[in-house]
Amino acid sequence: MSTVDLTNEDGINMQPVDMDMTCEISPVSTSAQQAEQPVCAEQQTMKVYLRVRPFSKEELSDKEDQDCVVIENSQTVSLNAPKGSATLKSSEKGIGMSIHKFSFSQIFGPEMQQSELFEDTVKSQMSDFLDGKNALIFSYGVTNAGKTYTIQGTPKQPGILPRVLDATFHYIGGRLHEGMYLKPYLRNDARYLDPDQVKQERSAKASIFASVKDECDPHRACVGLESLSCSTTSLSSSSLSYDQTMLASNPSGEDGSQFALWVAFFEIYNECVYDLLQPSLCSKSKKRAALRVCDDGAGNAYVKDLRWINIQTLGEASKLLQFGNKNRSAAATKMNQSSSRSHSIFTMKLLKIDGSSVTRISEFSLCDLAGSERCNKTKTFGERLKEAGNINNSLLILGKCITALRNNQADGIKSSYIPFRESKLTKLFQAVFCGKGRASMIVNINQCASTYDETLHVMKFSAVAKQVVQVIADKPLKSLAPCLVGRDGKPLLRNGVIDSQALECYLSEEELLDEEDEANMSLLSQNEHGNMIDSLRTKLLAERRRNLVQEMEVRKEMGDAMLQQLMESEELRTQQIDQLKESFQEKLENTFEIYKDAIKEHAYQSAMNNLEDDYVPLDEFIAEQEKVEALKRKVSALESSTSTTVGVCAVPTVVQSCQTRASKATEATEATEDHRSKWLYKEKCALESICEDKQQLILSLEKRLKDLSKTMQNVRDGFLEKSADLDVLQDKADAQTKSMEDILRQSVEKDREIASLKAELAKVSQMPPVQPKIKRGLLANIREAVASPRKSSPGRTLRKTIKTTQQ
Ligand SMILES: Nc1ncnc2c1ncn2[C@@H]1O[C@H](COP(=O)(O)OP(=O)(O)OP(=O)(O)O)[C@@H](O)[C@H]1O
Repeated sequence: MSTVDLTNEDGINMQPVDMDMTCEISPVSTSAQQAEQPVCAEQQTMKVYLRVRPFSKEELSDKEDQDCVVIENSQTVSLNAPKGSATLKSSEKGIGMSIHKFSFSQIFGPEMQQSELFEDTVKSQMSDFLDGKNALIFSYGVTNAGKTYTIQGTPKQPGILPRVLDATFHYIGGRLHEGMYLKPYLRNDARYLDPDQVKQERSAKASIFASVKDECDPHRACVGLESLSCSTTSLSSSSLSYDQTMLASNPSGEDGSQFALWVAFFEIYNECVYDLLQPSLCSKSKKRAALRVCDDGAGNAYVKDLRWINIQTLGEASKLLQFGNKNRSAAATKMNQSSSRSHSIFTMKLLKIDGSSVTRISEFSLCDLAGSERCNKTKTFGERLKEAGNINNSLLILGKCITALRNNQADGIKSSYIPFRESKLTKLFQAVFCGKGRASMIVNINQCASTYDETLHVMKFSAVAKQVVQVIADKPLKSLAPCLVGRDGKPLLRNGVIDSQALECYLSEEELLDEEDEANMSLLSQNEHGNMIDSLRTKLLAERRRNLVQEMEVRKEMGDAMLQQLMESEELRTQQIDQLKESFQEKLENTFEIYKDAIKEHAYQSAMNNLEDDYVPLDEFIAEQEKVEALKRKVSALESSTSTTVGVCAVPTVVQSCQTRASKATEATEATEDHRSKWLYKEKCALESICEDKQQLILSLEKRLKDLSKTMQNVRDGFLEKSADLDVLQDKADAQTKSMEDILRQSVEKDREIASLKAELAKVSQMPPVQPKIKRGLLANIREAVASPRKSSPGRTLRKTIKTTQQ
């Protein structure tokens, strides 16, 4: 069994990101960099939880492999590739492994209850939210893995969302701010509503509630709040159990502040944002309007014109959720899609109110992501392809952002571009990822063998997410909001609107009226002067105040517009760079292809040249063979002569007496013989190597001969086949000739018959004329025809026949 090292595991299809535009998140790998963090900043890796859905009845009765997912302990799970999965096939080819191990912050098995999941996952984020910080939870996984079940739950098993709402109302207790005049504004601000606007808010809310049925719909399964809306229309009768200790940090009524809860519910489908709390959505004819994602001027993205509804009870929250879900499925049906193809986001904003001003805003978003399955090219086309592309794109961008965040933190020096702005989803949650809140992910998987490959992909994605370190600034979000400051450095904007008190101080009379204004007053009488001066002073003050307010507004607008422009140009630059990258990539690929072709061509040419070099014509080969034979003969002759010579030397000299006298001569002879034998040996070796070469040549030529004879055989077979065909054709021709001869013979016979007929006719014509008979017979007709050939057609026919035959 092999174990996956998560630090190297990077199965996600992510491209490298290399632009020099960094997000505010700080690297955490060096102590020096850590020292640069704000003193109260908190660091921790992103929490990634795994939830394994139980098998459904149908899945249990299936004969599929049911051991793909093995939970080893509360933090480790292993995935075993089942038969037929692409992963197993690849591992059998030696690519990748068939068993993968992953670790998570915590793993929740199939038997785990919703309440336990809430306690162990959301608790810390819940207290963050109640404490004025932002929180984001997103559920990620393939379709049918249990994402919606985890977020919303069922009437009997409420999910995280109803539990968060319930806990929030429990925390607020009796401190609910009932006036609706303080409303969330932009991303992090709030604004005052005038009485008319409050009225509008109330009627909008009432119209939504009027369209939601009061009774619970038993057929709708996935809204955990529905049971609460029936049973808990007041806060005191909450049926959800949760750990009360999370609320202990702010005991009820401690500082006299109140709370208002506003919620929004929207979805992102095909890279368009749609409000799920818009009543118009329910009508079939109207096309729903897409909302824009804008920047609030401080780099925080928000959905422009998104409907925020103030809720005062859990029952109201339930109705909104029901309304939004209905809208979502109605829109999905209308567009012939499945709601699981869109990302749905439920956001709560908790406003802490002291007196009549908002002192703190915190946000809790629960994001039910679209099914993460990659598009199957064989089945996906047209609108579905675009849809799959957009889902994949936003999830891919989410993956890219997470990887870039991880890489930046791991690298510590090089900060790479984090493409938050490339999708609506990441653009909206950029602030949370960059430290203005805490994000966590619940990965949902099922244990089905049929979706194993996709599940593995999901696990790899989460392995990367788990390594992201979040640096969370321990400051309320308000401090990060844009602000105009006065000369004393105090902000002039409060919750997005100009603060009248600060403005009073800023526009002091002394500052506004200078000496020039005083100078002209000496020309008038004292009383008149006094009155005029007072009225003028009041007018002037009012005018200058108005002007300054206007100036500040213009400055703010200009600042926002410039920032917007800067961001747009940055986006454009990113797009251009991407395009350039793509075109360079394409060029590079083309050049590579050209080189590949050239190398192939060269290899082919070299092979052909070698073939030509090695080619030996047959007559040359035979001549070479003869030469080899001759050389062999020569070698054997030389060998025999050498042995004779050596033999002669070995024989003792018969005449011993001549030994002394001949010793010198013998020595000389021996030296000569030695030299000769050496020469002969060398020659022999050379000849042997030549022989060997020739032998090789012979072998190759024999092989070639064999090939040739095979080809000859083939040619002969072909020839035989052809000659057989020829024989058949010959037979046919013979038959035709024979038939022609028969025709000729017949025509000769006919000629002869005609000649004899002619002779007979001649005889007949010389005979005396016969008296014509009343009744004319055949003979009379013939005679007439012979006598006047022009009139008689048989005669003409006869001549014609003769002519044709002769031809
Ligand atoms: N932990 C669980 N315990 C019991 N039933 C579950 C669990 N998780 C999911 N289910 C059931 O499995 C089915 C599919 O779940 P759900 O609709 O939540 O999947 P999903 O991932 O949201 O799918 P989609 O992406 O299509 O919306 C539902 O019937 C749900 O009730």
